[in-house]
Amino acid sequence: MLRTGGPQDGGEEEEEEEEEDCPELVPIVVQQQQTEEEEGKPDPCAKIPVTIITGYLGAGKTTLLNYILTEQHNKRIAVILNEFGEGSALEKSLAVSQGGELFEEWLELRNGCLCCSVKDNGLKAIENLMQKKGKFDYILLETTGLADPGAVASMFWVDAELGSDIYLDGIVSVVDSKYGLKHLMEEKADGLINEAVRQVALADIVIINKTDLVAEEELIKIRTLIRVDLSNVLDLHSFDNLSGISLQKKLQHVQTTQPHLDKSIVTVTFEVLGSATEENLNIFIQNLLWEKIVKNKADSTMEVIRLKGLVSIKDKPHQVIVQGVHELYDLEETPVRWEDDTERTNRLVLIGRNLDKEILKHLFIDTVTKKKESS
Ligand SMILES: Nc1nc2c(ncn2[C@@H]2O[C@H](COP(=O)(O)OP(=O)(O)OP(=O)(O)O)[C@@H](O)[C@H]2O)c(=O)[nH]1
Ligand SMILES: [Zn+2]
Repeated sequence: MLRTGGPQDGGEEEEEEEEEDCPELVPIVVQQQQTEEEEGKPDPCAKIPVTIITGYLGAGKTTLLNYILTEQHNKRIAVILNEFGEGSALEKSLAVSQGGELFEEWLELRNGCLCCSVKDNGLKAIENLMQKKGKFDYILLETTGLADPGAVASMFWVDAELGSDIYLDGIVSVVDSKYGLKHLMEEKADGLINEAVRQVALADIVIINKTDLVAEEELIKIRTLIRVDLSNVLDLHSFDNLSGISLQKKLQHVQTTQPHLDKSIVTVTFEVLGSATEENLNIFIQNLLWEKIVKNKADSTMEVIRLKGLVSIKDKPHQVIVQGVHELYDLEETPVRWEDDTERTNRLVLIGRNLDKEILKHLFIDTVTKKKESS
């Protein structure tokens, strides 16, 4: 709708941004180059590096991941998605795509990447991956948008003490140019941490994404804020050499100062069989994201931060993906065909505040399915 083009377009933009913006943001480029040199020398006994890709809901983590997978043809990369439990089935099918195709769990990708998506915490998945160690030489771990990357990262230094074969190479944080400021500035209720701030504070590299959506002034604001966060919160780079000890210090500091996560953000998933007309689907989404007229039982407006869906549009042979971040959304046709009409269905995941599953599902049926029948 508001934006056309596949994940690769986004990825290319991201790389340009990284080249243009990141050197100014974080003095980490040198370390990144060292890492790349190290990786250039193949070593059968080498430990497997893990890069954590973090960033707030919808910031562009999966887009970056897909870009790396598409570009790195000479490396076999394992991908771990640390996604939300409830929406996991849908998350999985939406999460990793390559060359426009969607991949599910444990599939060998065409360029040799191995994709493992897990709904529960990463440790088990990593153990599973370890058994297949010979099959890949890099692990990318995408956290959920609400993750505390510190908690995810800490499992690597705990493991390192036990003589693990994997080590944490770094934390990359993706920030949305359009909504990042809002997320970073958000005042949380007493004692709650701001996940977006934490994600930036723990990052070794920050990628400012979606620069196409904002004017230069806005970009300057977000850059400045990120610099402030990086320098204020933790003194990160005064002892940042990616060694286990410095990371451990960072994490201890963060964990003792800010223990709570925001529980007011919930995930709702539902499925409705059949097909939608594009028009009615747009009405449903716009009432929710633009008009903000959808309320819960307590008469509070439902606030959608992230919307993802796999839907069936009437008369379209292919499955359509819905992607939304705050009020921006688009519908994108996938190359995957519906095999036959009986399997046509609409699966939606919404993440935000005051969301009520029953109300949303019924509204979807009323707006999208019923209107379709009468038209
Ligand atoms: N305009 C624009 N849109 C982008 C860019 N990068 C990503 N997007 C879009 O932003 C939306 C979210 O991207 P994802 O990569 O799925 O974000 P994510 O961080 O993995 O999302 P979650 O895992 O749900 O938190 C998608 O609709 C992308 O197409 C960009 O550079 N410009
Ligand atoms: Zn993602």
